[in-house]
Amino acid sequence: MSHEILTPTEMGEADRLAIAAGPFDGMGLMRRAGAAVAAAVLERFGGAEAADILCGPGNNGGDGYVVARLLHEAGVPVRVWSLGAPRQGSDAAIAAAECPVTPKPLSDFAPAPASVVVDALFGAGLSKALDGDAAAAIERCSRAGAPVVAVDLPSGVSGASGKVLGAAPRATMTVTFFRRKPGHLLYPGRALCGETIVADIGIGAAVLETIRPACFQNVPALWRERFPRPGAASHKYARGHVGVLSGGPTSTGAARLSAMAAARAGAGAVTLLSPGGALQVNAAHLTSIMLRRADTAGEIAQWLDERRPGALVAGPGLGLQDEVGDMLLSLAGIDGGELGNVVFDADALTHLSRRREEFLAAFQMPGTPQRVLTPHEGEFARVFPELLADDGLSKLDRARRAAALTGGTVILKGPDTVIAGPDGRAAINANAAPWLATAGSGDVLAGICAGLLAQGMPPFEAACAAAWLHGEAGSRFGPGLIAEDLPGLLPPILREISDLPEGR
Ligand SMILES: NC(=O)C1=CN([C@@H]2O[C@H](COP(=O)(O)OP(=O)(O)OC[C@H]3O[C@@H](n4cnc5c(N)ncnc54)[C@H](OP(=O)(O)O)[C@@H]3O)[C@@H](O)[C@H]2O)[C@@H](O)CC1
Ligand SMILES: [K+]
Repeated sequence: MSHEILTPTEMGEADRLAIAAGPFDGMGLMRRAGAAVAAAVLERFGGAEAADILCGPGNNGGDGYVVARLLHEAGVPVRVWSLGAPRQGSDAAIAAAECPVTPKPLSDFAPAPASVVVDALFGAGLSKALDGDAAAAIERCSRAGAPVVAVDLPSGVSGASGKVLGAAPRATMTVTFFRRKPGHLLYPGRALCGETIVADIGIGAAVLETIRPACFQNVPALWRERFPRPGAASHKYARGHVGVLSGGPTSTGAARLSAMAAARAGAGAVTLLSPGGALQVNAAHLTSIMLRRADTAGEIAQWLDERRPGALVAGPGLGLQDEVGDMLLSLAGIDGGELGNVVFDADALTHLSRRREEFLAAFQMPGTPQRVLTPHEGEFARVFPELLADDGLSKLDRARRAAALTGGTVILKGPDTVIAGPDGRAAINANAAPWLATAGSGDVLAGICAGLLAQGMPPFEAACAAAWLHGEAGSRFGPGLIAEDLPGLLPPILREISDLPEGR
């Protein structure tokens, strides 16, 4: 599967480069785009009594005129509804002239029973919120419950952000071209696309060498090469040592979930660092996980100095007391030789929001541990309120800005989790299941990530792999999932990753 994601601007560049390289000119690409949509309509909605094609004034509308001509030639009764004539001399104008069906004004459109609607109003060129005749047509479509096939994107969905500008139809199917756009994977756009088909319209993959996209769908092909594999001679510490900080006696479960997940993700050794008051309760629940008493920042530092672990999970169940904040701050600025990576999750993110400037200053010190931050939207809003308030930013933009600000990798969680690295790379996760929205699920994600980091996986790849594994485990289990189930679901998935064919 091709996993690059192109912004609408990058897609325009792909279009120009492909036309320059040949063999297809703009009209050739449009004919192939329209043919891909018509084929999908005939395959999925071959039984429809008629097709209503809604055509906008740009090239998205141009694709619509090609679809109308091809469906007409295939014997489907076709009606064309136009928002306005295409600009003279444009490819869309040629496509409209080649279409044997006379268009009627979009304002007269009413979906007929048993007909399929092809939405070709706007695609990559959406430049403002839908209103007037376009918004009214979409509203009539939604009320009638007609099946909609969207060309490129449901009109009104921003390809760059997945946001709805004004209005957008809920498509049954969306046919896009060459590569997915962020709007196909980010909500709410993702929910409005229905099934998304990526059609080959004759743009060669070679254009990507010039465009160098920095956003990807999170699939194993993105990180599999860096996925850790133990050598035959590995011993437990060589397979990576993870430390997990436990909270007090009444809040120990979260850290144990992280610890189990780190172990299942392949860390050879996992140590839970527990305050004295919580040792008994932790001991009663642990077998393969090691337990060490650590009541103070000094005792934690001493263990780090002795063991030099690859990764530490800091946050789940840790507590919001000021001294916990002091301890986390000292970890953020510790020598990276003593601690390779820190995963800041849960309560650590609240401390980060309270003392942001101090944490950011510590993060900027040279030689400190690499960091992965794992906020859900609520935590993100507390740590980066100015990014959330900026309406012009997509979820993708926000994660990237947060990564740049902290110099770390950010996993911005949700049904469309975005992973962003400080170098500008980003990935959008698409395999999460709704059952993952359950208490403790995030603690498991932090633990998987730490387990992979401790085995030497670089932070961006480890964060992507963790989000994917977590999503896959949740999807496979289905309803009834609780966080305790997740670590035990990992082994067969890990085995499959090693066996996967190239490119998946
Ligand atoms: N790139 C490729 O490789 C290929 C691309 N192809 C196809 O081209 C599509 C992109 O075409 P495109 O650039 O002409 O933009 P498109 O979406 O038709 O809209 C532009 C027009 O709509 C107008 N307009 C915008 N928003 C509006 C609103 N809310 N309300 C009212 N008007 C609004 C806008 O007006 P303006 O902003 O100029 O004022 C302009 O007139 C792409 O999605 C794909 O389907 C394929 O043919 C094959 C190869
Ligand atoms: K469209």
